[in-house]
Amino acid sequence: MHSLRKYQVPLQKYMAMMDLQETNERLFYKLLIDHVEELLPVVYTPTVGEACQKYGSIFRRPQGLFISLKEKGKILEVLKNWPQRNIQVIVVTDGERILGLGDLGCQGMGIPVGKLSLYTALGGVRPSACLPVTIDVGTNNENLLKDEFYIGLRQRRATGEEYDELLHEFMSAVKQIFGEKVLIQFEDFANHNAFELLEKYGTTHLVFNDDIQGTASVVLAGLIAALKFVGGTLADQRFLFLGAGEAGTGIAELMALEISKQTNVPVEEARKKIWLVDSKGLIVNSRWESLQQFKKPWAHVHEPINELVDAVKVIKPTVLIGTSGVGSTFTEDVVEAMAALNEKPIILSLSNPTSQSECTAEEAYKWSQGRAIFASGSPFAPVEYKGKTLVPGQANNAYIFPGLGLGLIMSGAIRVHNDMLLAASEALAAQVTRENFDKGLIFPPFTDIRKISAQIAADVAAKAYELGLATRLPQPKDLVKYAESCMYSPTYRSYR
Ligand SMILES: NC(=O)C1=CN([C@@H]2O[C@H](COP(=O)(O)OP(=O)(O)OC[C@H]3O[C@@H](n4cnc5c(N)ncnc54)[C@H](OP(=O)(O)O)[C@@H]3O)[C@@H](O)[C@H]2O)C=CC1
Ligand SMILES: CC(=O)C(=O)O
Ligand SMILES: [Mg+2]
Repeated sequence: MHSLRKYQVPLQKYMAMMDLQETNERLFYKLLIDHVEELLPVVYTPTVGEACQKYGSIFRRPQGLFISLKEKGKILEVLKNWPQRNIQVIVVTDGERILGLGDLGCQGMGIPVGKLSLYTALGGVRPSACLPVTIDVGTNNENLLKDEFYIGLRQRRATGEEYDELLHEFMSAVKQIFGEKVLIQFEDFANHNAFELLEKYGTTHLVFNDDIQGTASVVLAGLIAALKFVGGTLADQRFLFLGAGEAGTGIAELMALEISKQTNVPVEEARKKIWLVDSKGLIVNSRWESLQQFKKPWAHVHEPINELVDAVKVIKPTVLIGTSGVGSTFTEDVVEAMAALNEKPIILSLSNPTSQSECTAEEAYKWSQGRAIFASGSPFAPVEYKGKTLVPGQANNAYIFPGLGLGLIMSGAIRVHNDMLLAASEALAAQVTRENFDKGLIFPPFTDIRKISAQIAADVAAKAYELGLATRLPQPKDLVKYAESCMYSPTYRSYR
């Protein structure tokens, strides 16, 4: 830590950590676990975003498996080249939507690598059981295509049948070589592929889309926790999203499911409390014909509204959620409008990395006179406001996927079910204390994350058993203890 702290530039810390992961994996995990709040922003958002942008020029060694179009027809052989056989989790991207930074082609590899290091550090999955994969089908990023250090295929993205066939070959080969219980986490695909992949493979593989489902579960947890302290129910709230893609509609749908469960109303009815704005304005029924499939459930009957601030004034949300991938879109007038409507406006700026956050913590507090309950996808430092220290939470799917993954693995689950996501949300929300909330937090500190992940894993596993989706029999009596006993710890072995 002493030598790491000497680096002033975050990217240098990132590179030092990546070198350490390569040369002394145990020490890497020991540091990451013991200094999680300090090192998460180094190996994860925001620094991993910069690392992906500059991946070609900082490249040292391949840290995961690249599978390119050129390997079409040979993916099984390529997978066999990976030195480990007992793979339990694969995080796979095609690099088309890396955080809110757009298409970074196969430089997106930083994301599967970073996510899997959190699987180990936060969720206790053995490092050797993790496989980062980047599918290289080209990139539409002109700057990368011209960049002499670009490490991927220099061609525009393959689409249609060619893309589908490559992905299908990959999915089939994974099952053939690693078995049907390997968890495949789709990460940072563009939405025009993400929803289809999830639907297509959701019934044949153990798959999970972190951006759609993990994000949904974490946000729901934050809201359940917040309401525990401010009072009221989810059904009492009105939600407005800026951004109607994977994260936005994913959260909206899980929220509607939970409201429907809590109030016994059909999910179609619950959806009416939730409104989304995309790049063309409020999603309303008059836009139906031109809407992508995943937006259609949100096309409510209403006049079109173009500006977010007008949507806030008309819809009167109690909760405003940013999932647009565009920074500085929660402007002063937007936050002021939220504060005029609500004593405690809940404002979540989920877009990553920090540069894409819809507003900063300081802006949220200043423009709401210190009244906002604020959390963001990438971390912000505490803010002094009129003599009080306000601590913004980090609303990031990193709270959920490591524990969820551990729960699926330890129960031998064969499918991911929405009820497991709801169980994970409840488990996370239950860890938020009054003391956390009084500081401004609607998520527990990351310092406790391994304990939290064990709890999430236990509740997810319990749900898997209840749903008949678990294959590890008999069911362990104490699932929390069992989860803890399954967790990797970076200790040196004694060779005495
Ligand atoms: N905190 C967390 O845990 C997570 C954060 N994220 C972050 O969320 C962001 C979005 O990700 P994702 O949902 O997958 O991306 P998508 O591309 O699927 O969705 C982005 C949405 O934002 C809309 N949008 C873009 N620009 C604007 C604008 N100027 N005004 C209004 N709407 C706009 C798009 O509109 P249109 O459809 O019209 O193009 C689209 O609906 C990223 O920055 C990502 O890092 C994602 C997952 C987890
Ligand atoms: C956190 C995350 O998954 C994202 O920003 O895409
Ligand atoms: Mg993601």
